[in-house]
Amino acid sequence: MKATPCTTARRQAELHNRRGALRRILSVWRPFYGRLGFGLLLSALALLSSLALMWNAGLGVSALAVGTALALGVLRLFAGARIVLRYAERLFAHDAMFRALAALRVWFFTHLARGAAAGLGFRRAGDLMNRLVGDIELLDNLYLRIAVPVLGILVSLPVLALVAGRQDWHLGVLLAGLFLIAAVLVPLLAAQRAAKRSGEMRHAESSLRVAALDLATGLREARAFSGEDRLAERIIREEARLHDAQRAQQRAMAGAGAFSYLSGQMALAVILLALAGIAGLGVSFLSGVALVFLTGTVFESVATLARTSVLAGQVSQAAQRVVAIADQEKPAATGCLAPEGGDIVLRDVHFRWGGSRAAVLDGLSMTIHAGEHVALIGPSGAGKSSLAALLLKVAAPESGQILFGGHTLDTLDTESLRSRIGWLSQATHLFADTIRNNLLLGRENVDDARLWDALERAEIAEAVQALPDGLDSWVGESGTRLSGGQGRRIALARTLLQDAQVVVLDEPATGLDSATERAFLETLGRTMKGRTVILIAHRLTGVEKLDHAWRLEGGKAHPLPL
Ligand SMILES: Nc1ncnc2c1ncn2[C@@H]1O[C@H](COP(=O)(O)OP(=O)(O)OP(=O)(O)O)[C@@H](O)[C@H]1O
Repeated sequence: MKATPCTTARRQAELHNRRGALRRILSVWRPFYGRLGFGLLLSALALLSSLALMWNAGLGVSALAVGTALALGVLRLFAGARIVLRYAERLFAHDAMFRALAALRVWFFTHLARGAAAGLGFRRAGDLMNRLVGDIELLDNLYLRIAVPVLGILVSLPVLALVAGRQDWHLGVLLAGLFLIAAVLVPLLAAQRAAKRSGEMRHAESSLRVAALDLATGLREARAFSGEDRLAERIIREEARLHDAQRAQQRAMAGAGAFSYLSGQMALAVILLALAGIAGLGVSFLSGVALVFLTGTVFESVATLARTSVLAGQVSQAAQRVVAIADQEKPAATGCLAPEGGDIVLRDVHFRWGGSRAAVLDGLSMTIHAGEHVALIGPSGAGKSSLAALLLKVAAPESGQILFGGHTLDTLDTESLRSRIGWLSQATHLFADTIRNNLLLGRENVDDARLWDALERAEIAEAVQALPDGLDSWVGESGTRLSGGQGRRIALARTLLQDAQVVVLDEPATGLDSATERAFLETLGRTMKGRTVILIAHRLTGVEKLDHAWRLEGGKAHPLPL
């Protein structure tokens, strides 16, 4: 297909994005440059001693053949150096890479937590798993399976060209040319062929993970509705798609491996021709045999380069997907810290999730004064949670203004804004940890009295006291050791503990029985006095003590009489 100016521009933009993503990943690894560089140096030295060993072994064998003495000392020296350097290289390079990967995971989590505010705007857990597990693991190849082999080419090529060139420069050029074909041209062509299938493969991998996760998390429902077979079929279908894509890729790599092998054999044939004095090439017997040993070793390492090249394409795509998370968080235009509290004003706000989707907010205006307790009521899908996402800067409006304490949100530092706004999402998550750690979520210097106070306000203190380990009770994976309502109240206590001046509670009564719900809503007015409370709900119970309420409908806020 002929490249049009448009496709060329698109390819260039894609290349630019990939390079940008790789640079970003490399910048996360900056603290480890010293270790990673040292690992590369050891790898180059280990390869050099390997080549020296093979060259000298070749010389030794040919010396034996003509009945002269074998220089065992040199052989022992290079053999010993090769073992020690290989061991040291494995130790240092892998250690450096594990450290770098750990830093990358922490970096990814930090950006994920900030950018996606624990779930809002990032709904596909399977996709997230894919990025977290598959993509980050792929990035581990960047060093061990890409940088190290590329360095190998850079070391081997001049050694081969110089050593052969010293015998006969024609021989040097021929061997270097064959090496370049096997180590660069063939792997690049293989990568180009595989790249066509690579996107398909990643997509199939992601879909398979989503399908498997769906079945694992929804097994109870699947059983209850006898839907296991249908869900399992979906997994089998996705697996077959992945298998097809993998097979096509393996075929491309096997073909490339065969071509590389052929190039190596041709290089050996060229040396044999030179030894026989055919084709105008000349080499002495001693050096010719040594060159066979050296060339054999150099071309052996080339066999895996097709895989390296294919991996390079996958790694750059993985880098793009991982970095895309960090880019979800748009840094504030200024570093202006959010005020402690203040009025929240929305003026003619228009918003949609993604360009092609329907508008969620369509000219919404409302003012919530500091310290007021208000409610946003509306049917499912009206945009209540989307409004919370806008306040937390998880998403940005298309047009219109949102002000907090007189500042538009886009001028406020995101992190400081989120520390001022406590938020209880609709789908809260409890971590597989103790109740205490679930309440603290990494915060320090919070005494037990404050934890109990928050639990009290969330109407769950009594139940926690009744547990044998109290605050140190283990909640299980996703809070499975607690009932749904108990888990929800622990999450509520976590929000109340934040001591933010503004609290957004998205359906706080989900999972609570009606008596507990009423008790919570009644005490909310008292315990949150002086703070702004935005209550998001489908309906009002009548016990809430509110200053204002709005009904969200048609993308606008309509005041409700209280
Ligand atoms: N993270 C998201 N990504 C894409 N679309 C979203 C996202 N969150 C919400 N939407 C879409 O925006 C619209 C409004 O959803 P939102 O969750 O804000 O409604 P809601 O009023 O809170 O509904 P409910 O009462 O059911 O929670 C829906 O059409 C929904 O599909």
